Amino acid sequence: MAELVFFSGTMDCGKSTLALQMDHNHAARGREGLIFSRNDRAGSDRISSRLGLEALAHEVHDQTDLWAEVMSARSQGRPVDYVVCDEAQFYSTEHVEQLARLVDELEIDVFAFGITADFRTRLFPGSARLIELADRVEVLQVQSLCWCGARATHNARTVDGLMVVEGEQVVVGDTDSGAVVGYEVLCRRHHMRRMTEVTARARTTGEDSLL
Ligand SMILES: Nc1ncnc2c1ncn2[C@@H]1O[C@H](COP(=O)(O)OP(=O)(O)O)[C@@H](O)[C@H]1O
Ligand SMILES: Cc1cn([C@H]2C[C@H](O)[C@@H](COP(=O)(O)O)O2)c(=O)[nH]c1=O
Repeated sequence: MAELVFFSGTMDCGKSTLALQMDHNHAARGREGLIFSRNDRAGSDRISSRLGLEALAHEVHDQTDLWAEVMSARSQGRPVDYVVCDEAQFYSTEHVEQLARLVDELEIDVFAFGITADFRTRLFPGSARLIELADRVEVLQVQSLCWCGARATHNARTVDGLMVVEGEQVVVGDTDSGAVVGYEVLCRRHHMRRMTEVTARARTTGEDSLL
């Protein structure tokens, strides 16, 4: 029986790596898949992992109809046994409903990967709909860690290392890019206290005045 599975976790916990591994393993057994992504950090039409793996993907746009994409591939003689969807937090609720329909009406396995919540701890629309509709939600086994060593459960947006709580929900970025605006994964305790690595270091070195 086909399934809609949502593999979820914080940023930097290995979701894109797993997406590429799942595609590889299914393809190695002769199954045919389609790969989709949206707003990957490395650019359009691809899935990239921090381990260096990268693959071509169909870019999802607001107007993309995932049901129609699969029907179109099939009408061109290309079987589709499974679909991999990365950065699924950025998909719309309609996209997720199209994915559920692929599972239920065409018996296609759908493996979706994404973060659940934004920098304000609010669910992304795509992730919320996936949690509502998925047959299974899987939390990745590899844990990303807060600077304190505890399991990271939340994503913080940072400007010059300091956590911010205002801004657009979608700002494509990385956890370790050196860019002014970036992201840091934190445990809930430190997310609630807005305590990033930079903030914590300043506190221990008595440089609180910098904060
Ligand atoms: N140099 C490295 N050596 C070993 N593992 C690494 C290295 N760089 C990144 N990783 C692994 O890759 C993970 C991030 O993978 P990625 O698929 O890009 O994450 P996500 O898609 O969840 O943001 C990290 O949690 C870490 O386990
Ligand atoms: C928390 C948060 C993240 N994003 C963006 C930043 C990245 O481009 C992706 C997550 O990618 P990853 O492969 O899981 O690291 O999401 C955002 O736009 N808004 C946010 O609040």
